[in-house]
Amino acid sequence: MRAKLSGMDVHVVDHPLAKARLSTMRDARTDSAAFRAALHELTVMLVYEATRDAPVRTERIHTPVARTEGYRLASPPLLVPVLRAGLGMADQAHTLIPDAQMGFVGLARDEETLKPTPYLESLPETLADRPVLVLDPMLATGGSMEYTIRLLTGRGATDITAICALAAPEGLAHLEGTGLPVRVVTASIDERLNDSGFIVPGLGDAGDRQYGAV
Ligand SMILES: O=P(O)(O)OC[C@H]1O[C@H](OP(=O)(O)OP(=O)(O)O)[C@H](O)[C@@H]1O
Ligand SMILES: O=c1cc[nH]c(=O)[nH]1
Ligand SMILES: [Mg+2]
Repeated sequence: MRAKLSGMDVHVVDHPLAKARLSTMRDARTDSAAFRAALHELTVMLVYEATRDAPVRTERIHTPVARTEGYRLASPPLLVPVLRAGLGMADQAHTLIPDAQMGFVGLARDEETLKPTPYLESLPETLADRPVLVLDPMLATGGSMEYTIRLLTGRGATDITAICALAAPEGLAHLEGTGLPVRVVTASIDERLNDSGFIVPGLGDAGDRQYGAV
């Protein structure tokens, strides 16, 4: 399902298999190992959909039987997991796109102010003409995603896709209001944020559920 929030494309992957993985992640009884496995599998589906319209280049290849046309991504994207929680999406995205390069951003949201505190930035110097896939399971207030996208646009990126397991309407509206060049691919737009800035119904803290509370 595609939605257009005035200037921003939002693609909700509401496939039954995606919903099943997301339900496993939402369930409070799911342990860490099963949560990570469900996020891995959901990531494959989200990246698959996010790259559906990616430009391809053709090349002549030989099968054991005949010559035919082969296809490769014309421009493999830069993958950018947002630590910690986005790390749980990095390997699966890389498996789907083995020739992608990977950059890293580390952010921790201040639980009082809900603003992101950066602690890591490892990105190529210039990103002009390179598609970028940002990997973060949670888009809540949108502050962490806005911070990440500003890092990327500061290096020249103009083709940016945010891949999130869940998005809150408030975070999508915030991102849309920034006017930044981003589209969002997610498995669900949830109901709202609660007073603590958590997505409702959500799944809790995606970093803690994968790696333990800090
Ligand atoms: O949209 P926002 O309100 O900015 O919230 C979303 C951010 O919160 C989570 O990270 P968190 O800060 O909990 O760090 P963690 O991944 O280390 O747990 C999540 O992975 C996002 O990066
Ligand atoms: O619900 C939320 C909101 C922000 N970050 C999370 O991990 N979960
Ligand atoms: Mg967290």
